[in-house]
Amino acid sequence: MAESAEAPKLVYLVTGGCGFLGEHVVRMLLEREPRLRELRVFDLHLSPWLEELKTGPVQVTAIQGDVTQAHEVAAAVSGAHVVIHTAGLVDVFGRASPETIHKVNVQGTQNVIEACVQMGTRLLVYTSSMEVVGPNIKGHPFYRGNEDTPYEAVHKHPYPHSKAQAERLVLEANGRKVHGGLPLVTCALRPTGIYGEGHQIMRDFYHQGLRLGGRLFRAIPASVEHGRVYVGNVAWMHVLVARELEQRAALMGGQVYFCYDKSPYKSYEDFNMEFLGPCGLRLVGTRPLLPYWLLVLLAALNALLQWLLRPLLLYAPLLNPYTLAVANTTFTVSTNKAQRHFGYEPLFSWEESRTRTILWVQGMEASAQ
Ligand SMILES: NC(=O)C1=CN([C@@H]2O[C@H](COP(=O)(O)OP(=O)(O)OC[C@H]3O[C@@H](n4cnc5c(N)ncnc54)[C@H](O)[C@@H]3O)[C@@H](O)[C@H]2O)C=CC1
Ligand SMILES: C[C@H](CCCC(C)(C)O)[C@H]1CC[C@H]2[C@@H]3[C@H](O)CC4=CC(=O)CC[C@]4(C)[C@H]3CC[C@]12C
Repeated sequence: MAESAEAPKLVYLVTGGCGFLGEHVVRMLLEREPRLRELRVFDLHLSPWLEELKTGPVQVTAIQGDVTQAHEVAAAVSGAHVVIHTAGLVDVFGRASPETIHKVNVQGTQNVIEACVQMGTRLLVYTSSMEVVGPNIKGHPFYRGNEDTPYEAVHKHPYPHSKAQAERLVLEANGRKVHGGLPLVTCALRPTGIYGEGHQIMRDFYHQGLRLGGRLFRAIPASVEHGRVYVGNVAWMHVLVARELEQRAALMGGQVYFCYDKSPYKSYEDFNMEFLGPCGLRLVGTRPLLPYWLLVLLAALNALLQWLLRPLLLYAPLLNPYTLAVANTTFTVSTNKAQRHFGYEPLFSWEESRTRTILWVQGMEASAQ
């Protein structure tokens, strides 16, 4: 019998469902998962747009909660068939303390795993990150690598460190017996730099460009390639993984998958110009305007200022030693593992991803006028 002809019966829980990626996962599930009966959206901060989703045929349940609180997570997981755990503290700018990052990303993930075990939920999809692999602190390039490419992953920064620890917990939990005796099936998705509608850093660059008279200044050589993937395709991968995980548990359980699509390989700045260019911004310079040693110095100065000012105010600029190292190290993926294991093909072509993102930036432009 065709799947769509069956009465919808599944309950999904999306943690971090009001975040940049989470919102796309939530909307994608509602559009493309016909077996969905109830969708629970769990987040520290609930967004107003959730209200409009409540009028559709699927029951959308908004749950304000904190992944660091085990009892709140357990209550949200109770009765769910699938958990998509995207909630996380994404901070490479020193806004939060290392302890807080650990608590949300590692302890929060442990709470999700324990809740699945306790409540008998069998399917868990975790949003990991390319950052669990690299770039490493030695600046080694990862050029068109795949899930099996050897790479010396060395984590000093709290964010990638926490993502790597959390990913390990999720993968190690694969096969654990959940309440009722059946095995838990888990896997982890590793997006590269996500872009698309709602991307905060793109927003920041756009406004910075406007403040600078329609210009941005090249800081990173155009030859440094940075992996990027469209948010709609990352969301689609989550939906597909969640759908296929039970049937293909032996193949997919305990596996990691990079998130990829047909977005071109470019430097971080050149890639952003694909969207900011049509919105009137210009990237000045074919080569970096400042020598690299000066950027390193400025990044170190920012780190020092952040530390000195911490008792008084939060100083968290985009440039710091870590972000500079990431932006200045080639990290791109080339893989078809998701296609081989669960039939993933990008839902959005590069042209469509680009157009959608441009329209979103132009929308910001219009609303600012
Ligand atoms: N943005 C990117 O380029 C990439 C993001 N990721 C991962 O994707 C996931 C989603 O990231 P984004 O959507 O970019 O970030 P985001 O900050 O937009 O979304 C994260 C969501 O988690 C929620 N959250 C944070 N702490 C929470 C807590 N204690 N309890 C409950 N909810 C909490 C936030 O309120 C937010 O809605 C994260 O796990 C991140 O590590 C992975 C690779 C790249
Ligand atoms: C902010 C950086 C670009 C500014 C560079 C400067 C100051 C020289 O102009 C961003 C460059 C690369 C980004 C990171 C990358 O896309 C990988 C990521 C994965 C995640 O899981 C979270 C986000 C991020 C760490 C992302 C953060 C911003 C950059 C460092």
